[in-house]
Amino acid sequence: MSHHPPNPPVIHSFASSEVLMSSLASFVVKAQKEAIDKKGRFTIALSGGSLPKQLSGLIGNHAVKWDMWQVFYADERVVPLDHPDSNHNLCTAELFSKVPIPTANIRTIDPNLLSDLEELSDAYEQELIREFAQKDAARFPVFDLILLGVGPDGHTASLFPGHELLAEEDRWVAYIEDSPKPPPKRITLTYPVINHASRVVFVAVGEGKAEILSEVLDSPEKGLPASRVKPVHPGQLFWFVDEKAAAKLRVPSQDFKL
Ligand SMILES: O=C(O)[C@H](O)[C@@H](O)[C@H](O)[C@H](O)COP(=O)(O)O
Repeated sequence: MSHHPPNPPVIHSFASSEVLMSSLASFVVKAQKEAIDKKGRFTIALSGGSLPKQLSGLIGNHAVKWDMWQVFYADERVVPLDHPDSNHNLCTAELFSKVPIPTANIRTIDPNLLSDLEELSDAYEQELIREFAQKDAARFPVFDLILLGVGPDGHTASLFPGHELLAEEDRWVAYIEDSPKPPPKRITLTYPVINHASRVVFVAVGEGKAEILSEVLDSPEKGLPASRVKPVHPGQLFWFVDEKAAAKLRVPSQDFKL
C-alpha cells in the first residue's frame, strides 16, 4: 500500500439536480468501463436515502452493462428485504426494477438471519470475501465505486457521530443495534473498506444539506463520520452536490469534466 497521503476531495457543484443526475450517470458509466476493461466486472456499493433516485440517469442508458455489475450495500437496515425501511427495497423500487440487472448480481443481506446481527454481518462479510478476497488478494476489498449520502448529523452509511464503530479497523462489515436514527439495527461497511475503494462519491442535494456540508468539508478536523472518508492513495473522493447544498462551502469546487 502506498505511503502517499490521501488526495483532497474533488467537489463538483451543479446548477440543478437534473444536471447532477446526468453527470453522475456519466461518471458511473466511465467508472464501469474502466473496471470492466481491467477485470471484467464492476463492483459497486450503494446507500439508501435519496441516493437511489439520483441514479435515475442510468435507467435506459445503453452504455450500462448491468450483467457485469456486482452490487453491495454500503449499509443496510436489518429488516425483511421487502420492508419499507430496507435499502434494498428502496434501490429495487427506484432503480433495479427498471433495468435489466440479473438478480444474482445484487448482494443483499441474508433474510434468514435477521434475528442474529452477529451472524448476519458475518455472512455479509463472507459475501464480500467471496467476491473480492481470492480475486484481488488484498487485505481489504477494493470497490470500484462506493456511493454515499450524508445525514444532517454528519453520519454516512451507518457510521454515526461518536459511535464506537468509527474506530473499527479490522472487520469489513459491522453491525449496530443502537442507531440514533431508526431503525436501530443495521449493518454497515467499515472505514477500512470504504477507504480502500478506488472511488467514493458523496451525493448531497438541497439547501437542507448546506450547513452539514460546510461542517464536513470546511472543518474536517471535527472528525464527523463523513469527514473520515479519505480513500487511501490512489483512491479518490468526489462530492456531487447542487448549488443549494454548496451554498455555505468555503472550499472551492471544480468543473465537472469526464
Ligand atoms: O440510513 C439512514 O438513516 C438514511 O438512509 C441516511 O443514512 C441517509 O442516507 C442520509 O441521512 C442522507 O439522506 P438523503 O440522501 O435522503 O439526504
